[in-house]
Amino acid sequence: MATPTIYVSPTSAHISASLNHLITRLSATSISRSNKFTVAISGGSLPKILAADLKSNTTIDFTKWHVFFADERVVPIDHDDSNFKAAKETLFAHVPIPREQIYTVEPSLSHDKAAEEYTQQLKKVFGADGIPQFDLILLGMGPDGHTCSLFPGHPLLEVEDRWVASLDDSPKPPPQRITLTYPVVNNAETVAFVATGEGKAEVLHKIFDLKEDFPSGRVTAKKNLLWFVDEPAMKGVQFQTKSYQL
Ligand SMILES: O=C1O[C@H](COP(=O)(O)O)[C@@H](O)[C@H](O)[C@H]1O
Repeated sequence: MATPTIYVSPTSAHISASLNHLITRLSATSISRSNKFTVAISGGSLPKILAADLKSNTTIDFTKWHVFFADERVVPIDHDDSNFKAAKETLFAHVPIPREQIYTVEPSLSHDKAAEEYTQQLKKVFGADGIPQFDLILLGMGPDGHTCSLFPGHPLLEVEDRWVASLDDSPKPPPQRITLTYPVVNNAETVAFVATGEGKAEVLHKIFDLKEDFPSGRVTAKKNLLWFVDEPAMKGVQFQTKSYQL
């Protein structure tokens, strides 16, 4: 189990540069090892920060990418609440990831059936035996400490028997969502969180300094557990940090 490394950047623009650098390296390593790069991405503030530099990176072989969503809202894929829509506008529209290698949730299904169907899509890429091991999962964190659609105090925090779970009572709208579960998230080779802005400072202090239990703090990774945060998000946080070396 990896211990967290927190990289503090002065601004979110610096985080975009660090992510671009990290992903260039991870993508090349995975493609040379297995001829593909498997990544799960989140919604919220992440896609814009992720894409800022990555969208014009011509050194990455995006044709080898397989992209899932760490969580998704069960809404049409052109809906403003869709995490796919946010990622499409910021990143997918600019890089040559084959559309059939971007795995979207089926919005015509009920939320529980959509989770089952998304599990089948995972099986097609990772096989049916053993828990999927993503090369990289990119996560955000809400001010309440949630990550993916794993919210504080929610029963889904305890799910161990499914790769993908559904909920229809998300405290943050929209209510119907699907989410990867901890067995999958914590099996990733690398997990990278992105948290920016003063609104994240209190929960970061509680997770890292006070060791309080929040969904984001339960995330581990097989090899690398990285946090990319900006200075406002670290206001008042004492935990030891580093600067990411480009
Ligand atoms: O609802 C969600 O929120 C989290 C955090 O979003 P942020 O805007 O505070 O970064 C996000 O990671 C998740 O994918 C999304 O569905």
